[in-house]
Amino acid sequence: MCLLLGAPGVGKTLLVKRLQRLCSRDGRGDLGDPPPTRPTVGTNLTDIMAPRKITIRELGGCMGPIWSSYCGNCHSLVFMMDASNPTQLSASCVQLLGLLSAEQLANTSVLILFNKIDLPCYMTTEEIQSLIRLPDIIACAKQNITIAEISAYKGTGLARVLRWLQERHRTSS
Ligand SMILES: Nc1nc2c(ncn2[C@@H]2O[C@H](COP(=O)(O)OP(=O)(O)OP(=O)(O)O)[C@@H](O)[C@H]2O)c(=O)[nH]1
Ligand SMILES: [Mg+2]
Repeated sequence: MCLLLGAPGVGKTLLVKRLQRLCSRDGRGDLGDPPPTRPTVGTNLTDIMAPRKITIRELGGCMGPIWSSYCGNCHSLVFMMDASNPTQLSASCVQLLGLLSAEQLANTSVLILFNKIDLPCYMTTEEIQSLIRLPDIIACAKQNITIAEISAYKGTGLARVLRWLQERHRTSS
């Protein structure tokens, strides 16, 4: 099980839909237009066949206060931030710190995604890293942390996300 978390509207549901599409097209054709999404109330469970089954559990951003009750039994954690929304970043950073210090997630591999890099006002990874002092966070964390910039909308970086998931879920779904 991969847990997918992030503030409301960062693009979690779109990412899952895009990964599903990426896995179902046999490496041919394009992703097509981005499908519509609605705010997730509660939790969304989606299986992607990559080709091994990987179950992704998205928790709606509005469920932030109770995310921790879903942290058990997950093999990997994908934490998304919206690189085009600087005002949301500090709150996201606090949430991330809470997750990294959760005992249940001590041995979980973590992928931090900066999404929406297709928008003209997006912040680069370097800018975000220095704003939230990510190198210090990574140095203090027990987890193995990977960072990537993506656009769930355009499809940029999604192949890398899929590879990360495949590597983490070689032996578990
Ligand atoms: N421009 C742009 N828009 C995006 C991107 N990813 C998601 N969006 C848009 O952002 C909005 C919110 O996306 P969702 O996937 O529903 O966000 P979410 O994180 O699942 O939100 P909650 O379920 O409320 O927590 C939608 O209008 C998406 O089309 C992206 O990479 N670029
Ligand atoms: Mg959602």
